[in-house]
Amino acid sequence: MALYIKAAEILEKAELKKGAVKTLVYESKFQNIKQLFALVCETQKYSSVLREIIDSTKLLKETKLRIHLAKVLVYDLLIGHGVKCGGAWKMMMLKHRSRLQAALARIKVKRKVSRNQDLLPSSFQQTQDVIPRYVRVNTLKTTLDDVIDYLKRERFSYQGTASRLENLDCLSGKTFLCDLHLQDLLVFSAKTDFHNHFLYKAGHIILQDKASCLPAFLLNPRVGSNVIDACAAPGNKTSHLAAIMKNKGKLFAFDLDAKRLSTMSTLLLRAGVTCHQLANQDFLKVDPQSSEYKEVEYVLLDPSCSGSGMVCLRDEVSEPQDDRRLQALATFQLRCLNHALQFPQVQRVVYSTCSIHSQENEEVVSACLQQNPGFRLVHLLPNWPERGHEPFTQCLRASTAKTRTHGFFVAMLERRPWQTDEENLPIVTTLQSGGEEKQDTHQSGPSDEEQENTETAINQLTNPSSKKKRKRNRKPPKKQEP
Ligand SMILES: C[S@@+](CC[C@H](N)C(=O)[O-])C[C@H]1O[C@@H](n2cnc3c(N)ncnc32)[C@H](O)[C@@H]1O
Repeated sequence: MALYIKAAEILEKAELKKGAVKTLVYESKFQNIKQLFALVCETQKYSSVLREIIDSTKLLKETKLRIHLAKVLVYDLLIGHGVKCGGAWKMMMLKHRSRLQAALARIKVKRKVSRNQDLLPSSFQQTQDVIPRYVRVNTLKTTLDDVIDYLKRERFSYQGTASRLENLDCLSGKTFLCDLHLQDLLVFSAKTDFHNHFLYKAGHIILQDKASCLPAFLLNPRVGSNVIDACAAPGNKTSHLAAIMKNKGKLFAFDLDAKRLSTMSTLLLRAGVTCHQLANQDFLKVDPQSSEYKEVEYVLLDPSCSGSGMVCLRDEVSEPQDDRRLQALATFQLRCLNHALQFPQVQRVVYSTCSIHSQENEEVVSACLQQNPGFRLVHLLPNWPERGHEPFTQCLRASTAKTRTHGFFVAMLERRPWQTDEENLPIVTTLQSGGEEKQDTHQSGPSDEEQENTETAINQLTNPSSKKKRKRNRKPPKKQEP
């Protein structure tokens, strides 16, 4: 019930231009921001159709509901997931359901369309159609082949592995593909809904946007290693990390929000994750020197961000961004990234956001590299079509237009091999310290020239008069196995 009340409040304020939906949702302090956000955005998109349905059925007069609450409830009843709250409202909506359904059907006949989404203004239709439904196979519970076989038995039609991005645009009905970049990721047409499917309910598949699968895939922690997921809830990336680690090793997951963490705990249980240790803790207060984390080699940092890459916000993106909010987020993100690099054995840190703003992306990475000369960027997925803004082309960006995903940014920092002026120590491969050796097939290290270009560009950005100068790591080298 609280969800609908909050959604109606925000919808009203947004329509009265009292603020952007995104800001209003964040300020609401509602526990499940994502759910609230999705409900408000979707209701707003269908606003004119909902008004038509409500007017033609005289729903306000019959129920004494206020218009914004009525819109939210009618949206969820007819187009969304069905009214979930119990009690009086559900009863009331069910009582009027057939009249409301008939009104919706009449509008479709009048406009000569068969699907709900065809009723949306054309700008929304385009956005909706270009992001396919991505399904990550949870290899802790099943295999890619088993999922494909299961789906084929349900008359889904498997088309093999995509070879070009455009293949994804041709998906329709029950056809599906394997993704062209990420293993264990299946791609279906945008309209495919798995929320009630057995494989989803049993935790065999995870519904996760492709861009959001990049951080764990790129971090690629060694089986048996110690890993931190710094801002983890609701845990899609945590379960992905656990799958890559084959549930071996230790996965420390932190989040400030107790409610999100409790949802996460349920989701991890469903996904069969066992190598994790959840803590309702501020990551910035986690002590890197604690003996508990002395073997941590990998950190995944996916901190709170503006969310401007989420497609549902596209109408918001055109609105001027609140610069102070972005600055506050960037300051927090940089503190988290700097903190992640303090763990004594950390070799790789993946930093990601679902923001399209360079303040939260390249600028955070740039400041961090300035402050931590012992780390450098890793050149990620050479074949990925969208790169970080110059000069941070080692990083990845994602967008609906170029990658058929939500807007996203990923950077990976790695510890530099120790070098001193005094000793000419051999460069060590950072990820082979014991345990099983792993091939990194999906990324290649940056050339020295590329690395140097970035450093020069950073120096020039922050100090235009600086000369091209390669920083040296002055810390005494730690002895490592060759
Ligand atoms: C973008 S979401 C993380 C999504 C998550 N990585 C996933 O894939 O499911 C950011 C999370 O950071 C948490 N958070 C914000 N500040 C934090 C802090 N100082 N320490 C730990 N978690 C924090 C928020 O509660 C939120 O759950």
